[in-house]
Parts: sequence; C-alpha cells; structure tokens
Amino acid sequence: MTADPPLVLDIDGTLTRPESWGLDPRVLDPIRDWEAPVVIATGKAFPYPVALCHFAGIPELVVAENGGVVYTGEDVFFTADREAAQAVAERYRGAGYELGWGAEDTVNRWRETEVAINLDQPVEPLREIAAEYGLEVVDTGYAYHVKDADPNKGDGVETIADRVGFDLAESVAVGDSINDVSTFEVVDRSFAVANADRAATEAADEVLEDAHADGTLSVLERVRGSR
Ligand SMILES: O=C(O)COP(=O)(O)O
Ligand SMILES: [Mg+2]
Repeated sequence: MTADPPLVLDIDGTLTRPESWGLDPRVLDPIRDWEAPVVIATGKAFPYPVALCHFAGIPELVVAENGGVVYTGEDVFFTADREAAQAVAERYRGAGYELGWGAEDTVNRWRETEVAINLDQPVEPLREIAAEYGLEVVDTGYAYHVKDADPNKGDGVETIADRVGFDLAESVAVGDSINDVSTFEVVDRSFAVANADRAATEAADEVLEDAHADGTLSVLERVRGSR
C-alpha cells in the first residue's frame, strides 16, 4: 500500500470554487505531485484541459468535449463530428435564440465535436431541434451540450488508460454531474462531490460531505498511497 492510484478528474464543479467559475488553486500542488497518471476529463473544449495540465505541470492526458476529443499525450482522437451540432446551433439561432456567450464566443471557438449553449437560454426549443438531428442535450449544470449520444468521458478514459498503460481497476474518479457517470462506471472507486447533481450522486460509490474542490481535496488526501 504505497503507490498513488491513477486519477480521473472532472473540472467544473470538481476542481473549482463554490458558487463561481474558476479553479481552486489548492488543487494544483497535489495534482502536480501525484505519483500516478492524472486524466482530466471534462465537457470543456480541448484547449481548456490542455492548459490546465500545462499550468499544473503534469502530462497532457485529456478527455475533452464529453469524450468527443481524446488526447493520450501522443495521439488525438475525435470520436464525433461537429457538423450536426453546428446545424442544430444554426437552427436555434435562426429561431431567434442565442448561444449566449457573446460575439467572440470562446466557449465554442475551439470546440470540435459539439456545441455548448449558456444555461440562461431556453432549453426546450434546443431539445426539439437537437432531437430532429438525432443529438442529445446534456445539462452539466454549467452549460447545455448539444452532442452525439455515443461518445462519453468514460470511453475516452479507457482509450487513455489503454495507451498510457495504467489500470482503471486501480483508479479513482471524482466528478459532479451527469457527464461524469460514464467515468464513474470505468474506474474502481468513484466519488461525487457534495454539490453533485442527482445522476452523479446516484452513480458514485460515495458522495462526499464536502463540496467542489474541498470534496476533491478530501479524496486526494484519503486515497494517496492507497493502491
Ligand atoms: O463544460 C461543462 O459544461 C462542464 O465541464 P466539466 O465536465 O469539466 O464539469
Ligand atoms: Mg463537472
């Protein structure tokens, strides 16, 4: 019982501060010092988790766009096509709605396999249009994601574990929302932070007492050296 277990970490709601955007900087040191692979698995567009790894000083092992983009540190895999999601976004705009991120839209600017819509925009028309294109709308609590139903974070994590050569049966995942359920299913031990939504809470092996980064830091403390 000396090695650290590999980690699969979500970003929003999991590495962030309560009630605001933004990383909790206390997570950076334990992640950097972790003596096993750390996979960042997020709904955010590819550059965001890559930048997080870069600034944390860890290898870039990344599942972005809810599994649509997977980076093993050597190869990038795209598991979905943005075309249909883009068509849904255009129809939604044509019906008089907005994606809700302003003119330059850095939320979608580098997004390659799905489209994200601000939670302050009406979701029902979005769901109706997405259904016409055979796509789903996933509400992460941070954005509505219009995406292919097939790719998910868990599949992406499996691809990375396979390529990097670590054992998911020894790994730990922490997350906060429905888009983390698939990662919970592929690891040994899964934890939902206290602010997690119902889907994540029900799927996790354990629901933490602490919320956001406090919850994640408590897991890191607990599982360090536990493999
Ligand atoms: O992009 C989102 O909506 C949520 O991102 P997350 O998967 O890192 O929590
Ligand atoms: Mg999240």
